[in-house]
Amino acid sequence: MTSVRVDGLCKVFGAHPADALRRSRAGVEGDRLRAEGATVAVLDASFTVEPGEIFVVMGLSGSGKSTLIRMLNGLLAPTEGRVYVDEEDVTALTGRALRELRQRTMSMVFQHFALLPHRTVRDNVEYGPRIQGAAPARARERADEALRMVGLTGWEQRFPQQLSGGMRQRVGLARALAAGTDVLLMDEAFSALDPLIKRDMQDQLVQLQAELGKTIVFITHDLNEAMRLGDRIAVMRAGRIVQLGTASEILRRPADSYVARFVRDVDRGRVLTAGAIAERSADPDRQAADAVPAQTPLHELFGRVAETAGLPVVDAEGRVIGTVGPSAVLRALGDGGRTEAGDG
Ligand SMILES: Nc1ncnc2c1ncn2[C@@H]1O[C@H](COP(=O)(O)OP(=O)(O)OP(=O)(O)O)[C@@H](O)[C@H]1O
Repeated sequence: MTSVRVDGLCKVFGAHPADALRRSRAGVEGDRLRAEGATVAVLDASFTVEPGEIFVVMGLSGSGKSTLIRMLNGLLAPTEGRVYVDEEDVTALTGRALRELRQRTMSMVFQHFALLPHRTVRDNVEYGPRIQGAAPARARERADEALRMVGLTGWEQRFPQQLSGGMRQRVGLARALAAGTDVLLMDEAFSALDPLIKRDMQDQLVQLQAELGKTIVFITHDLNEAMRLGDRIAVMRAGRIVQLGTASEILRRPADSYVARFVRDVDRGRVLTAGAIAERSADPDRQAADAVPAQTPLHELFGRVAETAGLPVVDAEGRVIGTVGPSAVLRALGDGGRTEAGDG
């Protein structure tokens, strides 16, 4: 199980990067720096992606997401700051050591699949194990197992152009899984897909993750996707991480009016859970015959809470952690727009 730690990461494109960083920190606007020839794409990013976590980086186009993820596996060198994979300093690696990191530790899944068009599905997926030095029979076994996991058994001999977009992205995912790396970097991996297919892929990723427990960094500009997938979400704006928290924390306490505007259209009943809004129970020993699990989304409770003064909410071990009644549900559904900074 692998963690990814980012410490004070910065990237400036263009002229006089150190000077641009200093001025950016002093509050000089990005537009002005850009006019002078420097783009501060990522500024002072620090966070740790825990082993087995889906960590989502969310932000509008140009906010710095791709630049950030490309620094994680050394595709881009930071202007300042460090990236550690477990204890290894990725920013100090070069050449062969960096290639090995990408082959053995971190795979990337791209928005436009990046499949080899003249190779079969199986050949595309075998590629990772082969360059890691696996024997042909073993590489094929790993490829076929990965294709099974993503539901593509029977499609091994097809070519990418014979598949739909959703299926191509499954091949992209299978390729990353066959490589057997602990860390997956997913850059807008589902953004090119139709909404229903996208939804299927999200569900599949969550299911696979429950089985495999990878460490996943997932980039998206879609807040609903971020909230569906992310154990935690980093919201980026103009190169900075403006908020880092769980979906529920971001929904209930947006850090500023920018984040509050983003969360306004989120379906709170599907994101917030019973556990997130449970009020501490006066009677924690109460028998929980009619209890609801903490992970239950609020929209599944509407009918039930209407009939009660309060339902007990239980954690994964069955312990009562609080109660949820009609007033708590209504408050949670209605408190959009309130911000941590009080500026919304
Ligand atoms: N190679 C480069 N040279 C100069 N500027 C760049 C380069 N790559 C990115 N930028 C700039 O850095 C900023 C952040 O870009 P980045 O691609 O990381 O954002 P993003 O959030 O991933 O956006 P998108 O979703 O559109 O890819 C943008 O202003 C972009 O124009």
